[in-house]
Amino acid sequence: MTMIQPRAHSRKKIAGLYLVTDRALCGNRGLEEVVSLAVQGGAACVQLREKDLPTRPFVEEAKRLKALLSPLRVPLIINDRLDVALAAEADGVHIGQEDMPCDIARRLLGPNAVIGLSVETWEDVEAAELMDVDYLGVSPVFATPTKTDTKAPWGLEGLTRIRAYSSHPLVAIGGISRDNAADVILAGADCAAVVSAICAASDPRMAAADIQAEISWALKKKQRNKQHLIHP
Ligand SMILES: Cc1ncc(COP(=O)(O)OP(=O)(O)O)c(N)n1
Ligand SMILES: Cc1ncsc1CCOP(=O)(O)O
Ligand SMILES: [Mg+2]
Repeated sequence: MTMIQPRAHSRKKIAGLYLVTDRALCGNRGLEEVVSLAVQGGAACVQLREKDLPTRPFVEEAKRLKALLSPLRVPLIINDRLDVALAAEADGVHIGQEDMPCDIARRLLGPNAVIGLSVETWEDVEAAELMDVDYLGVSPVFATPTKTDTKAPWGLEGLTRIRAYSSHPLVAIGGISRDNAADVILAGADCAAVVSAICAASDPRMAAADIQAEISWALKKKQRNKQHLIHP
């Protein structure tokens, strides 16, 4: 008889709407207020992405966000910086292809940390198959002015091709708004990561709620389609 082994870790699951911060786009409202409004609107995960902040204020910001998000059971992921993730006791780290290798990140952060990895090429997708990561950041799905140092966008076709091959959960990122959030979920993403459509919105709570509604609708539609395939 085959015994199903319980998972040896208790990592938080990444699904739904994923906010990635951009301090400059938050403007006068400030980053913490935008994060708080986005979570009220339905963001289920937050990544602190700071490209210009020195280490000390980065750690302080991460600790403030951790204090804000922990009671709400919303995971905090730190972009790029393992040291900041450790210092702030964040839930995990998002790693790019030029960042810390995933196996070293796993060794340093431990089995319960969430580790996300960007995939920009098909070779990245294939190599990720053997890695102990919690999701792939499909980067970028659409071209975006928020990050211009990217490789060619995957498009919805690329996302679908990755879904058919990869065993990892997929987080779509790049150019996602309420207008295309359902499309990326239906094309194969489990989760949609959004920067400007929330951070630069005049009403970040409403913007998050609108995108979340699209994601929920598409996830339910996908579930119904799957059930229909099992019980036609
Ligand atoms: C969820 C998610 N996916 C992809 C990225 C991009 O990470 P990376 O390629 O390392 O680029 P930078 O964000 O560091 O500029 C991400 N941050 N989050
Ligand atoms: C961080 C990142 N990684 C790939 S695209 C991107 C930026 C996405 O920003 P936006 O949601 O404003 O298009
Ligand atoms: Mg990076």
